[in-house]
Amino acid sequence: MIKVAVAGCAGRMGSATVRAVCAADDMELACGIDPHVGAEVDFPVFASVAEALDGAAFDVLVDFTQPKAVEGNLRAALPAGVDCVVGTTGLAREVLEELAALALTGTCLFYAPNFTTGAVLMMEFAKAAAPYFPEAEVIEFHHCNKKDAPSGTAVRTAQIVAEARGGRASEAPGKKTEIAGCEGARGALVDGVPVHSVRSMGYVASQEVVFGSFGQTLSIRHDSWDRASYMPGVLLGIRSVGGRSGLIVGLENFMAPSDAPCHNDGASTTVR
Ligand SMILES: NC(=O)C1=CN([C@@H]2O[C@H](COP(=O)(O)OP(=O)(O)OC[C@H]3O[C@@H](n4cnc5c(N)ncnc54)[C@H](OP(=O)(O)O)[C@@H]3O)[C@@H](O)[C@H]2O)C=CC1
Ligand SMILES: O=C(O)C1=N[C@H](C(=O)O)C[C@H](O)C1
Repeated sequence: MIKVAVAGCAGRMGSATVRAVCAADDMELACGIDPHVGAEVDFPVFASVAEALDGAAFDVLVDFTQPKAVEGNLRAALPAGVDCVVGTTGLAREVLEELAALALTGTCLFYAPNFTTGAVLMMEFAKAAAPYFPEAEVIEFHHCNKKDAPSGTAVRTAQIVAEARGGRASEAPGKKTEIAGCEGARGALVDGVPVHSVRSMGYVASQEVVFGSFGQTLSIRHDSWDRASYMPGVLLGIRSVGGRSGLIVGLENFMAPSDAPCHNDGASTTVR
């Protein structure tokens, strides 16, 4: 049995992870970590990772907290030899590398900006298309409670597109076309790729990558309609980190076609 602690267990993603871990027959929920959970749950909850390390035993820490909290959580867990599966977005690559260097030998820091198979494939398809189009933009759509913009998925997509273009800047009109008082209209530039962030009620998470060339556009779009979409990837991450060490970025490192969830059996977080 893999013993799992879930940081952010009272949040949208953390509570879905708690349900998925409890439903998995090879995992045991050791505890949750969240500063504001009271007696309403039937598992041990600690206010911080440091307290959890003192009060419970676990092999893997899953973190779905906030950009401001995740770094401190990892600084406590990695030197203690706890493998970490991180979905919290907003950490720069250099910070992830610095944190991975703190890990006890044989310990893994796995960060996935997106745990859905569809979003990983969207990024792969965008990578394949990028060299063939002079222009590329990313438009992401999220629920209005999201604390970071642009999304981690959008940042990663822009980086992948830029790398695949060999650093060649987009030929689309840039910031100099923005009219006075409307700065930002052409989006934020991530590695030279414009990224536009929409925040609205009604969305979970969607993203479109738009490529332009002479007389044609190519749009690659992914939609998460339910947070159940992330759970097969989160469980795959938990199962995969045990035999690995150091920093691993992206679910594509573990994904295989046989990991696809079976037909929906009506229990949205019951996977495999
Ligand atoms: N990689 C992926 O596939 C996905 C990543 N995400 C990312 O996951 C993160 C969480 O998203 P979401 O669940 O919507 O956010 P929520 O705000 O719903 O949940 C975050 C939870 O973490 C709690 N928290 C804050 N600080 C700490 C801490 N130091 N230790 C433990 N818990 C803490 C919060 O408490 P309080 O509210 O009291 O501060 C809250 O209960 C975001 O960064 C988001 O971008 C989301 C979806 C998919
Ligand atoms: O906050 C969210 O909801 C999501 N966050 C991740 C991101 O920033 O890319 C993954 C997904 O887009 C949902």
